[in-house]
This record gives sequence, C-alpha cells and structure tokens, in this order.
Amino acid sequence: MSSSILLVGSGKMGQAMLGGWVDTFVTPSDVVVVDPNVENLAVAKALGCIGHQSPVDIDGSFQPEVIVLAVKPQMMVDVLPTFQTLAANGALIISIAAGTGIAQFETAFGATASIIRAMPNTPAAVRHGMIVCCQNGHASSAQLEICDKLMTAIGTVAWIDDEKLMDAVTGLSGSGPAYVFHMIEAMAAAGVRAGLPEDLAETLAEVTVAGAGKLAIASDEPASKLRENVTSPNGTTAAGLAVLMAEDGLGPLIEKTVAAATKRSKELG
Ligand SMILES: NC(=O)C1=CN([C@@H]2O[C@H](COP(=O)(O)OP(=O)(O)OC[C@H]3O[C@@H](n4cnc5c(N)ncnc54)[C@H](O)[C@@H]3O)[C@@H](O)[C@H]2O)C=CC1
Ligand SMILES: O=C(O)[C@@H]1CCC=N1
Repeated sequence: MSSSILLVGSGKMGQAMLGGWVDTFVTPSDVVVVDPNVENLAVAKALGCIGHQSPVDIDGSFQPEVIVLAVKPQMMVDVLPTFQTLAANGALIISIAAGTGIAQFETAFGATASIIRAMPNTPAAVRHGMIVCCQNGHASSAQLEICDKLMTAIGTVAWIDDEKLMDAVTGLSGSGPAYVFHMIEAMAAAGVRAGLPEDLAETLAEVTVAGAGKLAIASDEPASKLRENVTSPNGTTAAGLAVLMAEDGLGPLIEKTVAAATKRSKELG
C-alpha cells in the first residue's frame, strides 16, 4: 500500500489493528505511530513501524493520507489539537474511540474534513474482528476504499449510515468479546466444579466457544436451529438449557449487559 498512515495510540486496540495491517498489505515503514508509552511504542517499532513519543518529533515532510485515532475517548480533547497540522493536507481521519461523535472531530479538523468513525473489537488481533464504520459524507470514494481495505485486513466490515447506532454497536460487538471471554471463564470454572482438571476445563470451554462461533458463521442455519441441533429430546442439553433459558436466564442478562454498555457509550460522547 502506498498510503502513509499515522496511528495515534499503540495500546491494545492500536496494536491489534497494526498487527493485521502489516501482516497483510501495509508496509510497516509507511506507518508512523505516536504514543507516549515507551513499551507500547516498542511493539509498533518491533513490527517495523516508525515510532515517536510525541507528534513534535515527526519528520516535517511527513504527510499522512490516513490518521487513525486509537486513544481513550477521555483523551480526545487534549490530543486532537496536536494533530491539526498533520491533518491539514486533507488526511482521512478514522477514530475508533467509543462514544466520541463525528461532530467532535469536525470541530477539531474542520466541518468538511473526511471523518470515519469505526468500532472494531480485539479479535482484530487475529484478523477475526468485527468492525462497523460510519462516515460524515466528506470522504472521497478512494478514502472510503482505503478505510474498507484497512478494516477488512483485520476482520469483517459493516458500514452504517446512522451514527446514532454506533453506541449499540459498541455495546454489542465492541465490548462483546469481553462477554464471551467471561462466558469461557464461567464455563471453565463450572467444569472444574463438576470435577474436571483446570487445564482440560479451560481447553473445553475455549474450543467449544470458538467452534460454536465458527459453525454459526459457516452455517446458513440461524443460531436457534444450531442450538436445537445440539438438543436431544430429554437429553443433557435440554437439562442445561432449561436453566440457561429460564425467565431470569441468559437472555435478560445479556439484554441488560448490552444496554448498560450502550448507555456508557452514549455517556462517553
Ligand atoms: N480495547 C478494546 O477492546 C476496544 C477499544 N476501542 C477504543 O480504542 C481506543 C483505545 O483503547 P485501548 O487500545 O483499549 O486503550 P489503551 O489504553 O490500551 O491504549 C491507548 C493508548 O493511547 C496512548 N496515548 C495516551 N495519550 C496519548 C497521546 N497524547 N498521543 C498518542 N497516544 C496516546 C496510551 O499510551 C496507550 O498506549 C479507545 O478510544 C477505545 O474506546 C474500540 C474498540 C475496542
Ligand atoms: O470498554 C471500552 O470502553 C472499549 C470500547 C469497546 C471495547 N472497549
């Protein structure tokens, strides 16, 4: 890829995206990474990217085509002004920050700046992320294509028109891996309580969740049908599901979980 990328923030999500990009079509030396955290910056440098602790250290001739903002939402107010000059050549701005609305970036970079708000998730680190993107209408078709290519390198991409949906996206797929990891933790702990050795219980929980996810994606059947396929009449699964699908079971709990995360995303905005 000939595009030059400026990645602002090389933390958990920044590193996850960077790994996918350089594994696929992005030349590491085309990426400049800014992060004051020396350890996180070292991860980017180890991949072959150019790293700086501050934007003032960036070579004056560097003109990024894409600026990816991967810092905490609470930091945006302080961080954005320091990148205004680097964005002045019409760079595409992509923010992955939860809650932070496109309007905040238009305020910082100009009302006609090309802004994309994207919500990835950490499975991007193994190129199985879910990334939902939403744009402000000023990005050119070439810029939309660059964003789509960058995000496709780290997972499955969906575009939405209504920015208001980004909070629910964040509550479902952005935060979702944590819910699934907790499910793995809970299943493994339950296996141990049922008498399994810890290592075996962890493997069973991880492989079962990963396998069910793969089957759900590969199959044309809805998840409800795949669930029924596991469930023999009066068998073990029916006994387990009677607990999980009870009135106060997983459904209402997940509904409350996603609603709480969605609400928090709105608050961060
Ligand atoms: N962790 C996740 O699963 C997801 C996170 N996000 C979003 O990604 C963003 C980053 O989150 P994480 O990677 O989890 O956080 P993190 O704390 O791991 O990474 C943030 C990085 O920003 C760096 N940073 C702080 N001030 C900076 C500055 N002035 N200039 C450049 N870098 C600076 C920090 O040193 C750190 O390395 C957040 O806005 C979050 O909402 C979005 C989707 C998923
Ligand atoms: O917890 C957070 O706020 C971020 C956004 C989505 C996942 N992690």
